[in-house]
Amino acid sequence: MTQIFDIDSHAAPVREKHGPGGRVLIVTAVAAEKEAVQRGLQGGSSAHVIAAGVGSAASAASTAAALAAAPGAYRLVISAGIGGGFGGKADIGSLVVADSIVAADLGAETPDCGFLSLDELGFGSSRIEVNEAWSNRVYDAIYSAGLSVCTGPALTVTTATGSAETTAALAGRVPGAASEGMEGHGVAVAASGFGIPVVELRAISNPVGPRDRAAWRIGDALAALEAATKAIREVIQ
Ligand SMILES: O=C(O)c1cccc(C(=O)CC[C@H]2O[C@@H](n3cnc4c(=O)[nH]cnc43)[C@H](O)[C@@H]2O)c1
Repeated sequence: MTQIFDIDSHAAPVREKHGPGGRVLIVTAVAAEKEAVQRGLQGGSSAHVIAAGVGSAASAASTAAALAAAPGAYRLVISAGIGGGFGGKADIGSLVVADSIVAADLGAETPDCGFLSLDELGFGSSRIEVNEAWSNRVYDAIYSAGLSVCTGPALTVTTATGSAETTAALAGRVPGAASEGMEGHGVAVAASGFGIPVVELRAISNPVGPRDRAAWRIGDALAALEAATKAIREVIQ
């Protein structure tokens, strides 16, 4: 069976070395994102980086496993990766620091009222607030480094958007939506379960909209992710 989680690297945190709750856990989806983050951190951080797999379920399971393997070792979790950017908010190669993390397609479809979120169904909330102090620190460091960055809701979806209709529906559902990814909410649910603050950082590889695989700029997004990680190295030390 293919192993998608970074189980081996979960053993890395050492509480005695870094003090209780002293480290930052950075959760990416795939190896290319993990490597970009590691290049950004080079030579200056005790942060622990894992590639948790694509999607909310894989990222939640892997984040929870990493946190459970080192009780008290982490003070912050960052969900980081490439993502789609909403028009007028986040261009390709720019960065989004989430001000909230929203499971934007978690709910029920109805024939008369359209989409109903978890909140509307009475099952809790689809929105997780990020830690404001940490988000501000991360945003300020990226901005100060001269990188293009904005803040707004980061959407987590199960199916990557591929049409104008879905883009409009999501933008209507979540005013100010800035980015779309597939992991943030899973990482945030796991971190919240352990009482650890969470931040989401997305480097934009493509516009959210009608599918156009040729328009994807994964290299530019990975370069932006590396540069942003370098910029926040000191604040997450
Ligand atoms: O081939 C496609 O059309 C296609 C469309 C959207 C996403 C994919 C992926 O394989 C993405 C998986 C990976 O990348 C993140 N990501 C990047 N851009 C987006 C997006 O616009 N919407 C959702 N996720 C996106 C995502 O977090 C996954 O980790 C292929």
